[in-house]
Amino acid sequence: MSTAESFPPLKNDLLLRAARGEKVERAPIWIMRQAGRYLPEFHEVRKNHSFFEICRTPELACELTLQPIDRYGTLLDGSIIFSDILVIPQALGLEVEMIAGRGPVFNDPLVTPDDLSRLKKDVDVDKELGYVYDAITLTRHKLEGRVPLFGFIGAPWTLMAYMIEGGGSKTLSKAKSWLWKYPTETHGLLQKITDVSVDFLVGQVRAGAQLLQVFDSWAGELSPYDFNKFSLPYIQQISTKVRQRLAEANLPDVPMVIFAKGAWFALEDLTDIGYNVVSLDWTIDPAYARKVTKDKVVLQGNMDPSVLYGGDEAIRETATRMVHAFGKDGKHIANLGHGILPTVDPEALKVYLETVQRVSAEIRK
Ligand SMILES: Cc1c2[nH]c(c1CCC(=O)O)Cc1[nH]c(c(CCC(=O)O)c1C)Cc1[nH]c(c(CCC(=O)O)c1C)Cc1[nH]c(c(CCC(=O)O)c1C)C2
Repeated sequence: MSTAESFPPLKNDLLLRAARGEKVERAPIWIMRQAGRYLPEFHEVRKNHSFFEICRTPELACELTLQPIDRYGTLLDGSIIFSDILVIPQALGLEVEMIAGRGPVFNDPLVTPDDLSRLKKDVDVDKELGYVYDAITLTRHKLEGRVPLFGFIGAPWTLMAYMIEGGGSKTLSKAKSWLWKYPTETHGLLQKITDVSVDFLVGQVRAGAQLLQVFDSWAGELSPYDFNKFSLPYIQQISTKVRQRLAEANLPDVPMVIFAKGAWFALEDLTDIGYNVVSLDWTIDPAYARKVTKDKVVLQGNMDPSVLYGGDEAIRETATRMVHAFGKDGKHIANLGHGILPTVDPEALKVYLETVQRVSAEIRK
């Protein structure tokens, strides 16, 4: 495997500097789910391969990671490895397929704690998910230092929810019933996912990931009380243990981002659990977030992804307002408030990227 020393030098380190809280000349920008379904070049590749076949083929995962970077050039300041949060449930032994028009489907989801015996006892993460590491290492080379590369995972609560619901769900009622019916087994499952996640994130950094993001996409489905019990302790463990393990292995202490979608109530707690960056969805006002987080973390986000359907004028106006609201003193990484939606026109995204870069540079002059 390549060592960090042998990667091409980074030409645009704006995202890394901003994530560490340094004062930078303009807000860097990248987009959650930037490699994927809204791009025609993605569908060209996808029509010949299943989704997880792409994830498991480093050349294809690399090609898709680079697609938005090739298309938008210097308008993007970061990249994220093409993969999915559901590779961890797969590594734990569950079968997941990606069905067109439906999203992920588990063939045999967890129904009661008896089903936990179907999960692998000792997961050799490096063996099971080595294909993600290979994709990261290859991509670091092919990026040629244009922008830094994110590795990522899904947070334990979000993954547990998928493993029980068996796919997307409106209410999460099956997964939530575990919290109260089987609290001991729930904590056991969350701990198991956490342990695998720590190994996996460390492996991603060893392979070349320069930042890490934890997606707790379903955080906002929990009450504040249940979030504090079933999500927060595990995402905190992840940042603490990953940093310990990186230090022990002499690996770089990479910036970590937490995105707990919908968890506006947790904003203050999220500033104290070892992440450099807190990613905001669009329901949180940037000035409010700045006040609550007391400038302890960098903020990421947060335009409503649906504004990209609103026409160029609305995009420019909303993006300008957002950049001003995060303020000219920095500590902002621009993004959307959640992933870009599959039917967005790629040209609309370009208007957003251009506006953010231009306005953010202007106000910091
Ligand atoms: C970071 C990432 C993810 N998925 C993909 C990426 C890499 C691409 C990128 O972001 O650039 C590819 C990625 N993942 C998927 C696709 C489309 C697959 C296809 O049909 O071709 C792509 C390109 C499939 C997928 N995978 C998932 C869904 C959502 C299902 C639901 O509503 O519950 C879906 C539809 C699960 C998933 N996957 C992911 C999340 C966290 C972010 C979020 O909240 O959006 C989640 C919840 C994360």
